[in-house]
Amino acid sequence: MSIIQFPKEMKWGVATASYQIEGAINAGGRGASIWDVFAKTPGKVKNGDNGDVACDSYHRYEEDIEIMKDLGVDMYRFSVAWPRIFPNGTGEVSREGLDYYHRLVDRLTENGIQPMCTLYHWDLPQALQEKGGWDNRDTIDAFVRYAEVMFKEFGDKINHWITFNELWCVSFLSNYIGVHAPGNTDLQLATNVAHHLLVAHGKAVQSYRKMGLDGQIGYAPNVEWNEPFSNQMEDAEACKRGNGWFIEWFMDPVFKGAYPSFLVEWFEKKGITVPIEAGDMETIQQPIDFLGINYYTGSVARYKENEGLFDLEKVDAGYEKTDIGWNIYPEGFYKVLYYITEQYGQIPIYITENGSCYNDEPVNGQVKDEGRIRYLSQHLTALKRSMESGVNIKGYMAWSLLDNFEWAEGYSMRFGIVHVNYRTLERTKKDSFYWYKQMIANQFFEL
Ligand SMILES: CCOCCOc1ccc(-c2cn(C[C@@H]3NC[C@@H](O)[C@H]3O)nn2)cc1
Repeated sequence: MSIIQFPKEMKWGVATASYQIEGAINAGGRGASIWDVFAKTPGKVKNGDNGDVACDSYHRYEEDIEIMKDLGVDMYRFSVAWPRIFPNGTGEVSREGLDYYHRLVDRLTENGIQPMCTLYHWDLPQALQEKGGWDNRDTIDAFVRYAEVMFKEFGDKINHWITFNELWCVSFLSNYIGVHAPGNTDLQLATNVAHHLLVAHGKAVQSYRKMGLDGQIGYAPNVEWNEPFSNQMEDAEACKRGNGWFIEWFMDPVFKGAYPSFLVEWFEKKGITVPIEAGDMETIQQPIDFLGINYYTGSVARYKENEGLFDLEKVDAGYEKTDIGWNIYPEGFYKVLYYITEQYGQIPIYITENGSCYNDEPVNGQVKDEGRIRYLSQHLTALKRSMESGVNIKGYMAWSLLDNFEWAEGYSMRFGIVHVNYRTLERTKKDSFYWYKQMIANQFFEL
């Protein structure tokens, strides 16, 4: 039996996102988002699910906070729905929208839970999409205006800010692969979006600094890990390209002031260029206080000519999979964190998302989600190992507090440590909730 022990200053939390849990899509004058439109486009979301009700956390946030209080978390990572603050994306600010988040943040603080606020977790105001969305540079200034309103309104209550969640999903998954909103399939457009997100991130950080606020600000890229199938150079180079699409593409500009040349050249061979304008790279490179990292899975992979964007194919290495079909690969968690620290130094890192999909249902009021407990245990073991190797981990936010709207999978895939009955909206704490509660209380667990 071995003990996995964490430092007492480690922050523990849970994460959610506005469109995935709030529901109440018309309450308080909220405007439409691209996910309202996408989810109601036939064929885009499994079973035609949408976020109209979700977990109804807009109305049930006090119950959710009671659950977090019982869990014993230090932090709650949530996101703000931009269309609640600016129903039309720009123009008039909604006081009702701001007041909802004041109620949420005040209740968290009353319960000793620190808010970690994500400004953009994918729910772009539809009004902005109709003007080109993130492909239009005007959206950068609209985002900065939104961020400045939030900083001014909540700068004395919120001390941990995240500009963007999973820039790769917002740009390439949503505008090249096309499975997320708005569902484009154009690599140049996706590359434009990725660049504009980074510029918007840099400008928002500049605004935050100008306001003289004493909190911390960062962003939360998602990463995966491709492990070379062999020690052949071509396999290693192909995996570096695949990993770099998540890591270097979104981190080199922030930490090194330039896009990774090995990928710029790879894209240029495909006729893709980055729409850099004068001053953009200096803007993007604003120093940040922490890096958020979202990690779920990885795989063994190898070179295969003309396979995908990077001549890279995944290899089935026989890893156990979760119910969404993703490999369970805790070694990849360790490797990606070690790699990031090798590349960028010991920047403070919060794990802003890590979790697993298991669709266990309640039986006599209990949800025996042993798979999720195993996933948590394996990944926290890998996290501790990364800390022992010098990775500067400050906190861990489990994805997710609640089962919720899992984007194109709708409600068919459950990531919560708390089960949600989507008919009654009843919450049921799963066995993993009690495991995580014990681990938070002890700051260790037994393997
Ligand atoms: C045919 C190719 O199809 C490719 C599908 O490719 C992906 C990749 C990645 C994801 C993905 C989903 N999540 C979990 C979320 N993170 C943020 C939070 O909102 C969670 O709900 N992370 N990554 C989905 C789909």
